[in-house]
Amino acid sequence: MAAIAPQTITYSPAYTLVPTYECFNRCTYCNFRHDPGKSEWLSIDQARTRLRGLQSQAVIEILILSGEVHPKSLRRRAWVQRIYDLCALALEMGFLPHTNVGPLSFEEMLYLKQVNVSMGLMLEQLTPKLLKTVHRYAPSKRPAVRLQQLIWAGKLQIPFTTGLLLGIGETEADWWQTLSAIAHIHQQWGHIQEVILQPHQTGRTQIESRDQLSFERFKTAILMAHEILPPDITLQIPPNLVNPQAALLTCLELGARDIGGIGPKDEVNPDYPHLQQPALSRLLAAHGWQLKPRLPVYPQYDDWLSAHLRPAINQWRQRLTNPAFASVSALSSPSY
Ligand SMILES: O=c1nc2n(C[C@H](O)[C@H](O)[C@H](O)CO)c3cc(O)ccc3cc-2c(=O)[nH]1
Ligand SMILES: C[C@H]1O[C@@H](n2cnc3c(N)ncnc32)[C@H](O)[C@@H]1O
Ligand code: MET
Ligand code: SF4
Repeated sequence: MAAIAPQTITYSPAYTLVPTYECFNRCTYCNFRHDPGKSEWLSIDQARTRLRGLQSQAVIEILILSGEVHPKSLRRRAWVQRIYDLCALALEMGFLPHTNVGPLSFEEMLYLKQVNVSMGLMLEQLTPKLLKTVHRYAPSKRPAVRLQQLIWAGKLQIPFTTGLLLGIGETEADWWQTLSAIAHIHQQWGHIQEVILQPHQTGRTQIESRDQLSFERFKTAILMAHEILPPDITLQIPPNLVNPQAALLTCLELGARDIGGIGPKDEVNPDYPHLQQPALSRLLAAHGWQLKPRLPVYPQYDDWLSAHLRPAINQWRQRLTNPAFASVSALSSPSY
């Protein structure tokens, strides 16, 4: 009897740099933000030291994840410049940057496109009722502002990651609306490479606690996303937020095909450490799934990126297809 080939599940070997934790929004579920002016920005020298330590390790993506400086603040230009400089440094040191720093103007997106292989912004939920609850102090979470980002990313041909934040006071009908909007925008521009289903998790420093999404409801969300989203969008789930670990396998059976960035620290949910790649590979392999590393840009979008980004991407693609690197174990496991 012929052996059944294992199905592939992908992940991005990633490390997160945080330009600043300061944020002018106060989402009530956030465990990341600091008050404006109370947190040092990450300097280029500090970033260089950290990235140098990663060069011999299995890290491909540098996720630039940030708290936000108000669009009208006099410090906004410096903040965007710092993000640009961090991306340029990561590229120069052989990594592939992916920026997710909240809503940007069209010009800011165009500027950052030059130094990113893909970008992202969670749509979270379209329903305006959350502006009266978890987002009452978060102007960046206005649904129209976030929808506009997805449209601009399409117009600018930026390979894009978006997603839903689940369990923040929305209904299943709200999920349907949000997923349909993503599918609709993708139909027009074809730029959404992946959609994250991110269950809200309570952490230690958020200003308002709330019930966590039950696994039953999470399964419903995965099934719904699988039904609504076109097959060329990969469904991503964060493995550290799905408990117990056996539940991760159920998510894969329901259609999730990617487990996102795996690195030493989940900056958004620091209270939920990631299983590292070897343990995840073993867990999946025991149930017939093969875990494979991928780049933060999916291959169908390589042509959209400017010529100076291509050599680094081609090099990484070659490293991943080279038989010596084809198995995950051939990449040295990060010890950070
Ligand atoms: O480690 C994390 N990575 C997050 N990532 C990164 C993601 O796991 C990977 O970097 C992408 O899959 C790159 O293709 C995000 C990226 C986005 O564009 C939007 C939201 C997120 C959210 C998280 C997150 O909560 N934790
Ligand atoms: C990077 C993304 O992380 C999400 N995010 C912010 N706080 C939490 C939390 N406590 N649990 C899960 N996801 C969260 C937001 O949707 C943001 O856009
Ligand atoms: N501030 C951005 C957002 O909420 C990204 C980081 S959130 C921890 O979309
Ligand atoms: S979730 Fe993002 S926008 Fe909201 S407070 Fe936290 S850092 Fe700021």
